[in-house]
Amino acid sequence: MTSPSHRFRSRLLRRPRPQDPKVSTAEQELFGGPLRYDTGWASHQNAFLDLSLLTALRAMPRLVLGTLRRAWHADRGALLAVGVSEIGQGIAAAVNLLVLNSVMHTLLSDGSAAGRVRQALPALLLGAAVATVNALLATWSTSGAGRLEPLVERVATTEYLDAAQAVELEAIEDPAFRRLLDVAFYGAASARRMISACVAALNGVISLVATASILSVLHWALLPMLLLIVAPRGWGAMRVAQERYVSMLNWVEHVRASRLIGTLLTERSAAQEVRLHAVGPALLERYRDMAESAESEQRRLANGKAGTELVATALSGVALAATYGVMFWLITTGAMSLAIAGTAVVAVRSGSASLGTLVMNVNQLHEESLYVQDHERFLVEAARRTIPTGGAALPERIDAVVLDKISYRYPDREEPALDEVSLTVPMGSVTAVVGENGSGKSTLMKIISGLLVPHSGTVRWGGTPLTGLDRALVFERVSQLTQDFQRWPMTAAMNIRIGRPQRKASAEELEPSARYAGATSVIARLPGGMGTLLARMFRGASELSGGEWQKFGLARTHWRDRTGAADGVLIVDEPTSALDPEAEIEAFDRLRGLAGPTRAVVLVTHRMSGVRWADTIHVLSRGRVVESGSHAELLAAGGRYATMFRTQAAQYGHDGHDGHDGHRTPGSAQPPAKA
Ligand SMILES: Nc1ncnc2c1ncn2[C@@H]1O[C@H](COP(=O)(O)OP(=O)(O)OP(=O)(O)O)[C@@H](O)[C@H]1O
Repeated sequence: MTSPSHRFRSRLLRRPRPQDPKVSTAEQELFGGPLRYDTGWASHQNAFLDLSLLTALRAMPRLVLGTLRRAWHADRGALLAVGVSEIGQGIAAAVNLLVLNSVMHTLLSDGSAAGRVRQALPALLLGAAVATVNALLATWSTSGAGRLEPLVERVATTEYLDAAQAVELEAIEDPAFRRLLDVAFYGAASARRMISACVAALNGVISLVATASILSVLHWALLPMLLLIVAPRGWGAMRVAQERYVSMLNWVEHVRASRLIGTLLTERSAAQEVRLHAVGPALLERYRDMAESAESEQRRLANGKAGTELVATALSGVALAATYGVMFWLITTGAMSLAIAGTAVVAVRSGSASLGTLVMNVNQLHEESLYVQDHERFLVEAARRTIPTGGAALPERIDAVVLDKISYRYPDREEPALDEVSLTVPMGSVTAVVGENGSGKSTLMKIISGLLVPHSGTVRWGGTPLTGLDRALVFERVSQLTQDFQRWPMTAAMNIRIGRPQRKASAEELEPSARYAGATSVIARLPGGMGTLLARMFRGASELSGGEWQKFGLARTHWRDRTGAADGVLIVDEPTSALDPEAEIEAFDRLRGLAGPTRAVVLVTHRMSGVRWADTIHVLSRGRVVESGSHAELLAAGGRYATMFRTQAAQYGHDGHDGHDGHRTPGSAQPPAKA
């Protein structure tokens, strides 16, 4: 059954919403439809979006306490300073009203004007002293809050980044989780702003309590009137904040897409096509189109805000007029003296001003808390999807990694990427995996490395199921070089060392890995050698060609592999796609050479010449293993592998016979050379 809050939520988030502007042509053309928020992650258990006013207000203390907890951990001295000075300012406001009341009584009493002013002088001096203390307290509070704000933002950002880097790869590849990751990004800055909003709200509450208690002493009827004046403004502010928040959710993907177009227009990788294919003007036109559709949403929000504020101000004005009417009636009937009425007018004015400010601050708190709530929701969801820690340790020596009928389906796909795949990766051997595009090779590598956990079937490391093992220790045993390896915008040395970042290493220590990957000559040409920064975005940095980068990738994998002591698996997925033929032959030779008694090499490649020396070759097709065996066996079987091999060999003008008979297809490698 749907709960009322869920119905409310669906009402706010159904798509498309009636007030949504028309889908722009650009959105339709570039992205295939409207980029609007859908409930995705919001419908998860423990991760629902609820925007009803009451629920929002109910959640606020928890979120405020969360922010205060962060502030307490960050700098408790500053937090205490802020708290004490704000309470002090509230007390000062109350004392000021009492002083005013006493001055009014004195000035409106009998006697000469000069005498009355003289009599009021001590109270006036007290008022001046209180105002000075108040100003000093305000300065103290501002400096404390200024210290706290960046600290709180840092704590919240660290929590966010820490949670993001620890989740399963599956979560990162899940579009719903990615959206939550995007939305929650704003939470840290909101946590920072919540500090000043909390301070201002605390100040407002204290001075309001002071004013309200004095008003109720003056006359009981004044307090409810004060609340009536401010209630409409509170309602208006909350309504505007919620509208803005819902709009932000609805438009988050649209904003991201617009930003993406901007990035594509300026990015180096797209620069050539942008110019040659005249993509620039075409994208710019789409960018304008999307910006216009976003602007119409901003206009809608602005109109809504103006309307709401008009209604709120009118209602508040009516309540103020009624309050003055009541006071007039009380004075004419003799129920209230003129001195009390004078103080009451000032108190009502300052009370409604501070209540108005309080409402604005609570509203800001509310708005920020919505973003902080996303941050918290993300932390909860990320914790649910974090790679489990703990579990059994792996023995140092293992015989093989065994996959038993494993299946895996990507979250947004109907078809499984892998379907009941069984294979063994024995230590000391080279296992190759080949197959057409999209047959599941890369997915299989992620399963072997433990980055993805199969939905059914078992992965065993040395006989122990992966699920019972400490995954961090499994990762420790894996070295990987994939086709989309990271080009770290750091120094050349760091690009190798980052294969095992915790381990310190000098340039000399990294040298063997650079040599192994054929990167020595590349490094020699760099202006600062190993210390050269490889990131064009920074001044003075150098850039590498695709093949040169791949050599760094290989060097990094070698460094990681060389520094791992226990039995492990080396996964190489299309490691040579950017290498020239000579470098490719060398790379395959060297990779094979890495297989030793303590290493299993798993190789994925479309270069058939690179797999022929593998001990076992598995052919994947549509997520299933359709053939397995040695090169000679598979060629003799005359199946899919034989066809693939012969087709590629024919391109080089070779007869396609087994290279073991002395013929070598171009690009094929010599028997293994040990590293
Ligand atoms: N992150 C992802 N989300 C959804 N589907 C994915 C994702 N990655 C891969 N797929 C799909 O899973 C299937 C297997 O993809 P995979 O990348 O494992 O194939 P592959 O054999 O390595 O392909 P290629 O030879 O082109 O590199 C494909 O249908 C692909 O579209």
